[in-house]
Amino acid sequence: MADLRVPTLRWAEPPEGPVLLLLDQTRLPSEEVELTVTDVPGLVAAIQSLAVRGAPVLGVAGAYGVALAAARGFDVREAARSLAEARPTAVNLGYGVARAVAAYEAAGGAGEAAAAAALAEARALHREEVEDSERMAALGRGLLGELLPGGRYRLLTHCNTGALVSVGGGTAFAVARAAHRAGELRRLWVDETRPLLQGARLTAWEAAREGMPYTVQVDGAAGSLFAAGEVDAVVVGADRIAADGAVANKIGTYGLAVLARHHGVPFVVVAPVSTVDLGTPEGAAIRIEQRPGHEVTELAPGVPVAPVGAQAYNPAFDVTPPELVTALVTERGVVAPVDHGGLAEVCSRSRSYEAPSGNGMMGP
Ligand SMILES: CSC[C@H]1O[C@H](OP(=O)(O)O)[C@H](O)[C@@H]1O
Repeated sequence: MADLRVPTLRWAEPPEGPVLLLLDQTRLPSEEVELTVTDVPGLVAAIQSLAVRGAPVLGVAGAYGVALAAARGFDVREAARSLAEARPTAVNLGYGVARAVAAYEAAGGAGEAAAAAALAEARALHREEVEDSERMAALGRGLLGELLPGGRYRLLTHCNTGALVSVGGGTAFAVARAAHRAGELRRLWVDETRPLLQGARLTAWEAAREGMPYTVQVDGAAGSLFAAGEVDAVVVGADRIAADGAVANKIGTYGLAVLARHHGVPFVVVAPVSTVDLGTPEGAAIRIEQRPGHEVTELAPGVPVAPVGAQAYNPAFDVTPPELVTALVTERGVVAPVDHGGLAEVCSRSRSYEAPSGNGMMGP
């Protein structure tokens, strides 16, 4: 569990009415500013600007967004629609919204009781996220111990997958943090992750707070690190995992998977089962969020790096095929390889599932 001074996200009930408080991730690492969100348009804007970001915490934010709409008397169904559409790739957002709406409807679909039910479901999801982070960290560390006996390994990670994408410790970064705390992390290579620099700004900030041995590099330097034998494993998160095991994650992840395969390095994805979308049959069916071109052509508003009018290609995510994934670490066990039907099985396990000794590798 990571102890952020300002929590990633929290619900509060001041006299003037319920609010959602968010650590504004666009201001990190230089400022820790807490945003106060009082309505759904405000939350949608925070999600779309990546003030709050990362699949698991988007699910929790979406659920609290429904609770906020219900508590403040807004149209809950309209709120659910606008929240679920705020970012199309991260499946957890729609999942969290759907859970809160289902609780709201089951409690009558109107009035205080229904609003209380939506809030209770958001709080339940919040607690689950904290628990899931801890389980994934332990199972992921166990897997790395099996894959890389002897410990003291060098991990490469992409984007940010720590406490900032969770209300707990996070996903892939939580595994690296657990390894560090156990004295098993020799180096964490941190891809800066253009264009929004989640790695250089956020992962580096989390690693520094934790006292981890980390190094930031431009995304394009990853290949030379593999070639130099400096990477023992890649650990990344996910935004949506299709039924065939294809993984949508931050743009640049697919290239790392190809490099890892070429260099015989394990490529490990860490994500809760809530990020698995068995309703999406394959990676090609995952809708990839296309973001504004100015994020590529400008370093900051009004600070161009490309000629004015330059065209830009700016997908927020790419898709890694299942055959390039060494293992998927979930809070209910490890699936390896992901394309042998183990995905549906691990999703069917109860939350209380205890992996067998070791890390519960599914195996072929
Ligand atoms: C485990 S969720 C973190 C996941 O979310 C990031 O995307 P974004 O920063 O656009 O929300 C990235 O894909 C991370 O792997």
